[in-house]
Amino acid sequence: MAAPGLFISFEGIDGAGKSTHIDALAAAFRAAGRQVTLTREPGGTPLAEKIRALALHEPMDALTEALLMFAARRDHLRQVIVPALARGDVVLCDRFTDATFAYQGGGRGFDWQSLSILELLAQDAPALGADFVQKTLLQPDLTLWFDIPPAVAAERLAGARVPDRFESQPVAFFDAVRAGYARRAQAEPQRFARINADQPREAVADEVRAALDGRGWL
Ligand SMILES: Nc1ncnc2c1ncn2[C@@H]1O[C@H](COP(=O)(O)OP(=O)(O)O)[C@@H](O)[C@H]1O
Ligand SMILES: Cc1cn([C@H]2C[C@H](O)[C@@H](COP(=O)(O)OP(=O)(O)O)O2)c(=O)[nH]c1=O
Repeated sequence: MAAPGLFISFEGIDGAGKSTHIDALAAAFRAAGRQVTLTREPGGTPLAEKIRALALHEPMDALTEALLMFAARRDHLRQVIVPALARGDVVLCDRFTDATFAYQGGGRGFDWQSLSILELLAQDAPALGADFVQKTLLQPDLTLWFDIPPAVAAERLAGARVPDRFESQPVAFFDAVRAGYARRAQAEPQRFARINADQPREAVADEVRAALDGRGWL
């Protein structure tokens, strides 16, 4: 029988260094004989990638931003995440719903309760397809939260790439995003593994591996 699907998300403020570790984890799962679906939010489908381009570059208010994030997520769930989990894949997702709570909730100050309602709507079960038989919200089995002081992340990003609408925000915005992640982690401590991202790459990689080792998936 195929192994059950596994859903792992990667979170943290911009410049925390999460992208650096996703490929390594994908390689480790493939070496263990698992089929890996590597994807990201906002994005992961042709439609959601178009929404991503809008959300990252066009001016808009916090509600529009939140609605776009959930619209992209719904398409991504329907087209990619739910089918991949049904096949038994390991789904490695660069950001998921926690990012909306952290950025639109924490960073932009959008109401947390309203985001919960949008989260439910975006996962409206019957329309997600026959494979989607969850009675509760689909959440990652594990969320690796790359936590880092915003000033350190900003230093890493300086000069590394042209900043988008989020990356160009001041440190105070990322303090609020970081607090949003902390709130999510506190609410679901079993799902979250906090990784101290303010360390050399090798030390961060060791913490990522330790978070996985404890769960017996590799
Ligand atoms: N542990 C680390 N120490 C120093 N620089 C790092 C570390 N991890 C990543 N970086 C660098 O910081 C920048 C942001 O990393 P990236 O993985 O793109 O972050 P994210 O995907 O979280 O926004 C990149 O230039 C990357 O090479
Ligand atoms: C998924 C998601 C991302 N975002 C933001 C966070 C990031 O600044 C941006 C894109 O994330 P990311 O892919 O990490 O950016 P990059 O490839 O430049 O490292 O979108 C939200 O504000 N809300 C969300 O729900």
